[in-house]
Amino acid sequence: MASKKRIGLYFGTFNPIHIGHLTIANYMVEFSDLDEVWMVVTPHNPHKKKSTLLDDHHRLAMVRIALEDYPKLKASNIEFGLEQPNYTVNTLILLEEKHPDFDFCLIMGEDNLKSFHKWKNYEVILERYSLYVYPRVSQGTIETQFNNHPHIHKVNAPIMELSSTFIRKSIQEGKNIRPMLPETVWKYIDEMNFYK
Ligand SMILES: Nc1ncnc2c1ncn2[C@@H]1O[C@H](COP(=O)(O)OP(=O)(O)OP(=O)(O)O)[C@@H](O)[C@H]1O
Ligand SMILES: O=C(O)c1ccc[n+]([C@@H]2O[C@H](COP(=O)([O-])O)[C@@H](O)[C@H]2O)c1
Repeated sequence: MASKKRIGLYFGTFNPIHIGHLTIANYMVEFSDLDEVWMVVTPHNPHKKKSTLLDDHHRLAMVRIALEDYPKLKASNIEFGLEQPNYTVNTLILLEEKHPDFDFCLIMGEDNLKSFHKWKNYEVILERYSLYVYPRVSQGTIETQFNNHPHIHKVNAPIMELSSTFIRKSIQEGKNIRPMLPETVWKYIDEMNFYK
């Protein structure tokens, strides 16, 4: 029997997607055992305020155009029809139902691993899925329960310290941050006058 396709799930608000996200997604698919990475656009992260968010469909549209030239990277809107705020454990159940032929794992930065114990049913997630964790400069410490865990795999991806918050703030201040975004995403934001 052929082995199942291995999919890395990279969850995010992507408000907007930037070259930090794209670099990580591409690194994961090229330098690990993953066949594809799906960038799952989250309508409402349970730990974030929704007020500063651009409409879900615009965030998805930007992820789609950013990934156009990367056949192993896909945009997913699986969370759009789900109850909000979006708890990842619920999304995983739906993904398993819809795609029994795929083998899923999660991609996250070290910053997210530091707060992973606050996620809904994180023990269940960790029992069933591997986490591919990449380095990220951040405050706080990783809980000892996650040290040397057999389902947590450190991936030595390059560190690119920029954030969507920084990009939104800079656009609002009239700064040119064009190189920090995929070119098509920059054009989309510019034409739509977003974040001004
Ligand atoms: N520069 C970066 N390098 C690597 N990972 C990143 C980077 N920026 C964000 N991430 C990670 O990508 C995922 C989705 O990120 P998210 O959409 O929250 O972006 P963000 O830039 O952190 O957004 P915001 O500044 O609006 O909080 C998260 O796991 C986050 O830790
Ligand atoms: O399931 C949870 O309890 C949960 C709590 C916080 C965050 N998440 C997921 O983690 C993703 C990335 O988180 P963040 O904080 O880096 O935007 C976010 O898009 C959510 O899908 C999930």
